[in-house]
Amino acid sequence: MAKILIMTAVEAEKEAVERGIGEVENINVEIAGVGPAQAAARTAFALTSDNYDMVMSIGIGGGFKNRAEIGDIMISERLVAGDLGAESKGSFLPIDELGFGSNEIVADATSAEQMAKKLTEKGEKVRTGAVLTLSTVTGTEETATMLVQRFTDACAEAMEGFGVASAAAEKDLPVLEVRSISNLIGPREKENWNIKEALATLEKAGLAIKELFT
Ligand SMILES: O=C(O)c1cccc(C(=O)CC[C@H]2O[C@@H](n3cnc4c(=O)[nH]cnc43)[C@H](O)[C@@H]2O)c1
Repeated sequence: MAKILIMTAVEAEKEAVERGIGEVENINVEIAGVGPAQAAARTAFALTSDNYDMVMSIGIGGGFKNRAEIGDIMISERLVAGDLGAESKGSFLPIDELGFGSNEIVADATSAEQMAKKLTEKGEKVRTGAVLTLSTVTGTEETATMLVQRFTDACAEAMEGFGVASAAAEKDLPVLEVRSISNLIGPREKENWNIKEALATLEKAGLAIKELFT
């Protein structure tokens, strides 16, 4: 059986995923903290404690308007560092173009397909595409519009995926990001975030993982 490390940003997400997974021996859920730097550091540390076969970044996330709705579940095709690069005369140069590596890590296609199929069978509304990792939660329509123009396949944003994936990539491990949509991206209106529904969806993602990987 594959040994899987799941990283969530906060305790509430960890508990939701664990409620779905239940008691199993081959899957560990650990706290990554908020943001890509802490997520990368904690994932790298967690990977030293066991011989893992796969890493997942799971949690709630924001959905881009007209591409996702609150309650949807996003399965990543690629994990993208959305703001890693340089501004240049009104344009954005990702680090790829600067020659310093890559701003994307491709998700494990097999597990992405399996998860999408399983969750769809369970009646969840599944979307696939790029999940952006940002250090700053988008808070204006202007930034949201700029991001969907820059990343035409982006459906969701969160703050940890690329960090988790960067640590996994150091060990050549496959990675997948799963985000349940708690809010739409744009002007910050925390009162409109449906965290309860998003955590309930994360529990279903946990159950799907248990059914697929144990
Ligand atoms: O307040 C709570 O009860 C609560 C429960 C679970 C999670 C939270 C968080 O605030 C988690 C922060 C986490 O969420 C991701 N996230 C969610 N929406 C967005 C977004 O629009 N843009 C970027 N990130 C988002 C992110 O990964 C944070 O780490 C609160």
